[in-house]
Amino acid sequence: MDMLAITNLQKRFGDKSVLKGLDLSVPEYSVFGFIGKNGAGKTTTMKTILGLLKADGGEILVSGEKVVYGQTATNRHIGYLPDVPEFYPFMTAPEYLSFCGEITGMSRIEIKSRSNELLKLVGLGNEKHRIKGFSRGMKQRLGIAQALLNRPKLLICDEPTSALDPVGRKEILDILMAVREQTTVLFSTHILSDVERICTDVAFLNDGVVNIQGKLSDIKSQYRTEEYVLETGNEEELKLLMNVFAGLKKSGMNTASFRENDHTLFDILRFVTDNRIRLLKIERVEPTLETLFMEVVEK
Ligand SMILES: Nc1ncnc2c1ncn2[C@@H]1O[C@H](COP(=O)(O)OP(=O)(O)OP(=O)(O)O)[C@@H](O)[C@H]1O
Repeated sequence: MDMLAITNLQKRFGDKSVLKGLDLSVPEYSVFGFIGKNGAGKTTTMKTILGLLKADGGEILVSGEKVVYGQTATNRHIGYLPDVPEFYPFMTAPEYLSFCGEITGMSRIEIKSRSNELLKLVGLGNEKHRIKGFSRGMKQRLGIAQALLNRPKLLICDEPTSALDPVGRKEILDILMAVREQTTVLFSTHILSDVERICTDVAFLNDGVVNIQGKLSDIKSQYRTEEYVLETGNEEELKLLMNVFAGLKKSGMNTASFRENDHTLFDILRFVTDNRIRLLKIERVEPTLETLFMEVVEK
């Protein structure tokens, strides 16, 4: 089942059309990377899912229930981490979670056990300081704990790693991976290496629509290039190959790449064998999300 299903979502600000018929299907228990460059409309989409912005057209279903602007019914399924989460700086992390739990009507016993569990999960189990002394990464981690307090079916995080250093980013990504057992995770980002690290599914948002979406592994194999890279024992051996195969493009001292349109793998390997060239490596080039994204954006 899709935890989130968006059909033909449209949103304008004045005469500027930001979402122009966006379709998105987020399968249950996926870690879903919602990719788009700055200003693509990621936050707009998320706020519309939360019923905080009124769409100009289209439909959003969260766990099969229709989102209605200004109503909060579907938000009981959602935990949300905004791009810049705000806290009461004078509180400690457990105090803050207790406060949030009380507002949402959780019992004291439940608040205590869930807070302990979540603070441990996000690495703040032993943190006694007030939030005002927290680093950005610690605030993001506390924000995730808060978003998970009510055991949401869908956790939505708006660019959770953008402002963090590599260590802080890794901590957040590890947490998002870990919570996958409890909830579906949708997070927006423009950091493609983060997506490659943890996502099962992705969608590219560009020019108001989602151009490509699906399982990361399917997308990668669908867009697999017919390009190979090879490495010879030394530069002379590479020269020998390049004299015969004009389509080889040198990429290093003794490395080069070629496309199957120019030369077949079989011809290259036969020449290598016939001429006793030492081949240290030959491999198919895996498309990166970066190259895919550039293709989508440049189309
Ligand atoms: N309340 C608003 N009024 C007018 N324009 C808006 C409003 N909110 C967003 N926009 C415009 O809509 C476009 C999409 O913004 P949005 O914040 O959704 O993008 P984003 O993909 O989240 O970008 P970023 O990565 O920079 O956060 C931008 O051009 C933005 O200026």
